[in-house]
Amino acid sequence: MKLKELLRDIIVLDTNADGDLEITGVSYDSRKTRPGDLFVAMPGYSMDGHAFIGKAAAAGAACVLCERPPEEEIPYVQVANSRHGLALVGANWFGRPAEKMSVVAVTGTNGKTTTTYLLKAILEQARGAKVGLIGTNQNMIGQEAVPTERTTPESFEVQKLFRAMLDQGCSYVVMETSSHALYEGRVYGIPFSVGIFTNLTQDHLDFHKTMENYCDAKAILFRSCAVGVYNADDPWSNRLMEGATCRAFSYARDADADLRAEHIDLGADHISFDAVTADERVKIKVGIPGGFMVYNTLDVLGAALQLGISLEESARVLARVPHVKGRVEVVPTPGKDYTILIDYAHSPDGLENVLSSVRGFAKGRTVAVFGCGGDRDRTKRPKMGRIAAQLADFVVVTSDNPRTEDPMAIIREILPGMEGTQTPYVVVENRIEAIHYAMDHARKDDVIVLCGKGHETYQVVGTEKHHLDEREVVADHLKEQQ
Ligand SMILES: CC(=O)N[C@H]1[C@@H](OP(=O)(O)OP(=O)(O)OC[C@H]2O[C@@H](n3ccc(=O)[nH]c3=O)[C@H](O)[C@@H]2O)O[C@H](CO)[C@@H](O)[C@@H]1O[C@H](C)C(=O)N[C@@H](C)C(=O)N[C@H](CCC(=O)O)C(=O)O
Ligand SMILES: Nc1ncnc2c1ncn2[C@@H]1O[C@H](COP(=O)(O)OP(=O)(O)OP(=O)(O)O)[C@@H](O)[C@H]1O
Ligand SMILES: N[C@H](CCC[C@H](N)C(=O)O)C(=O)O
Ligand SMILES: [Mg+2]
Repeated sequence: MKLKELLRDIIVLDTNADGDLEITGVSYDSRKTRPGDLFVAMPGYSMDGHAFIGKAAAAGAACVLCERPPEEEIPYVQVANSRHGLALVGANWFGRPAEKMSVVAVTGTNGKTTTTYLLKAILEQARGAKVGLIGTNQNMIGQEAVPTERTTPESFEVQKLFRAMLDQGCSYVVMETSSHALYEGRVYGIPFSVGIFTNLTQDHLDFHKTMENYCDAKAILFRSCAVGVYNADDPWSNRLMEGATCRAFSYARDADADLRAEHIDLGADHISFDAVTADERVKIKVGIPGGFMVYNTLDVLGAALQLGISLEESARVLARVPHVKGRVEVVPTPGKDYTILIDYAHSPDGLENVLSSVRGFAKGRTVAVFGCGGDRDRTKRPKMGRIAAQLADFVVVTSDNPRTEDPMAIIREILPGMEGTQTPYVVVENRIEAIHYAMDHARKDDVIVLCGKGHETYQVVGTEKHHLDEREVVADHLKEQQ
């Protein structure tokens, strides 16, 4: 592709490059640069891509997109923000696939993954459409799963996925847009048809530092979508929607809103409520438990309405929708008189929501098995300890993904939150042993919640990923107990 075509819609501050220069690839990591590439130099958190322009040139890069003119002799294009540049270059390289599909983005601290799966099911079944999905558990092109490392990939990878989705017949994409991705411009320039905001509670303060910054990162979405579907019960919504340029559509269970939930019923294996707009009232039932599921259903109904799908049509699909892997997932425990759930609650709010929901329906004790991830927001640790102790009847404190931290050091930061409560607890550092412990000490009607790892089938210790699938841990231990 000619350089000038690759640069379509990019504001160039300075350049010495010939627009007719033929570019045969794009890279943003000098270790992966190939001859003929446009190398995009991006300032990072630990390094600066500009320092690798020499390496990229030596690898054969034909041109550099950068924020400062390079010292090396190489054609360059200077822009104000190379991450934004990479996003637009990616769109141009892949033929602007997002413009030919309807792309829905979901942001918020909790509920993104759940929301995307529910909305995908509605678009497939009510519209008969093929739908792409990008998110934490996996990416999907229709029913085909494509493994992923992160919630929202780098912009170039997002555009590559869009291209594959379009080529394979997708007309819709539902994607999680993490605050990191919005802040770093991984979704810059995407013309979203709908933006969804689930909620904002503490997480990722290691990255954003303050809740205000975290909120402002999420607010970026509402300057790049046609309509914003937002949670009017969330106290951060005012700030979030302040600078919004999109049309706004609100949902709520408490506040006044365009779409409201009334007559809510929370069961052990379902939620149900009346979805109410100015024009109609429709009974909704979803076979996934948890008070927060009311919100995850409302935002999906709101987005579907904005895409022209009626409440009745959505209700029909939601009535049969399967659970989402690792989100309030029931693990089979045949022959046992207790229940085990796997859930991805890994933030204070997520933990509070899942434990209080379980408390609402558990006939016996609510038992929490949880830890906190290493190399992540440390301030959430004592908060999660406090929530576990307040809402569970018994707590097994263990490890999540310790990453490069000492697992016991993480646990020592959780425990102060549990002080002063009467709730009994044990510390079992090894997560597999912690699950065994909970199973060995289970009583009739207990509900044991394995929190934090959800769909993950690994544990990150140091920089290594070890296989750890909690479903297998439970099944193996049931066999050992026989
Ligand atoms: C904190 C963060 O978002 N970091 C992202 C950032 O990395 P960075 O700025 O530290 O990169 P760096 O190592 O300083 O390098 C700067 C540049 O030099 C380049 N380089 C570097 C070395 C070299 O030899 N040659 C070279 O060209 C790098 O390719 C990069 O372009 O830019 C990288 C390139 O795009 C990303 O891969 C990286 O995501 C890392 C892997 C990450 O862990 N991100 C997490 C925190 C994340 O994004 N999580 C969200 C949250 C999910 C949720 O909601 O819970 C997600 O969306 O997954
Ligand atoms: N609307 C909600 N409000 C609060 N908590 C929720 C909500 N939906 C789900 N949760 C809890 O948060 C956990 C994570 O849910 P989900 O994976 O859908 O969120 P996410 O936003 O995709 O998370 P991540 O940022 O890690 O990708 C669930 O396992 C559940 O415990
Ligand atoms: N996207 C989140 C997931 C956390 C999952 C939990 N298992 C952990 O490792 O802390 C993060 O990277 O912070
Ligand atoms: Mg997610």
